[in-house]
Amino acid sequence: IEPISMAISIGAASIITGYFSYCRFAECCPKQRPLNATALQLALEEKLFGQHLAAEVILKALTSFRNNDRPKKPLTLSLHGWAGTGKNFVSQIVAEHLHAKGLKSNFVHLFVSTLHFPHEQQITLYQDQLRKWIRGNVSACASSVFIFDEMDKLHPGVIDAIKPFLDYYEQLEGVSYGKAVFIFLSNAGGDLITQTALEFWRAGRKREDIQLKDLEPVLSVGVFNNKHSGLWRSGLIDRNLIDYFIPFLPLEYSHVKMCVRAELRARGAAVDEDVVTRVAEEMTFFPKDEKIYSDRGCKTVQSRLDIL
Ligand SMILES: Nc1ncnc2c1ncn2[C@@H]1O[C@H](COP(=O)(O)OP(=O)(O)OP(=O)(O)O)[C@@H](O)[C@H]1O
Repeated sequence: IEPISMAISIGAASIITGYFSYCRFAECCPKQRPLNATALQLALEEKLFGQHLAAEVILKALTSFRNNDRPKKPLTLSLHGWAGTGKNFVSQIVAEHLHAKGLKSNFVHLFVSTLHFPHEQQITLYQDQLRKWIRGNVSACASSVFIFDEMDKLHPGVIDAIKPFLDYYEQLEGVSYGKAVFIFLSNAGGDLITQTALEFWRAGRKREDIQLKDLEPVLSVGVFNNKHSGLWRSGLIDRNLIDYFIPFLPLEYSHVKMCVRAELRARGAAVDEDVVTRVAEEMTFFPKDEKIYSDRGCKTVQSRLDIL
């Protein structure tokens, strides 16, 4: 080997070694970290209760997105459903499977409408900041994940600021957004989802028989026409830039019990069925007559366990 090529090889090797040892201590943006679809599937099956549609769509969407080396646009998921049905919980699972540090990763960004965009008079400022923040972060790490919680409390129009980033452009001002993931969380559409779930229940049909096609079209139209959805008349829907509208079904008594058991296990406590029943019976269920669905899903399970 000639001395020059030898020097180049040694140089390259030390850069690679240096990079990997640096990445052992500091978080590096994963260039081509493949998605462990089996682990994601297992996590969804074991941890997420009563959401067969969400589990199926999320797994499919992420697997096909990450199997594609050159996605034409970022992945955009819009999660809808009643409070406490698992939207934030699932986002956390997804984040952990895309970046090892999950929500704590420098490449996962959580926006909460009432915290980050509270004032209606400052929409233009928020739009500007949002564009800068996203452009900066995607430039630093192409596979950045952005989660927008409380979309239903976001002032109309704010989100349209990021429309160009979600569109089919290979590059915009030198930045390519195709590998980023955007997740929108919203209570909007919860009533439509409950209505469909109730219709199935009243007709004696199984909850698991509800299919995406029973809900997705109603959801996208419902959200588009709802002034308090954050996506009211949004160009994101108009231009078909949301890849999946994902319904979260209202949780039943049996699911609440599953949440209590999971919480007990997470605390390292024994699963006492008397405790499980007592917590589940403390929750309130609707509609008034049938009392099928928990009005806060599993949201207050932890606090109810604390005071038991
Ligand atoms: N389907 C579910 N399966 C398992 N655990 C759940 C589920 N739904 C909720 N939980 C539990 O309840 C907690 C609260 O749920 P989560 O924050 O995900 O609700 P959400 O749908 O985001 O509600 P909100 O719309 O009010 O923000 C979760 O951290 C989790 O422990």
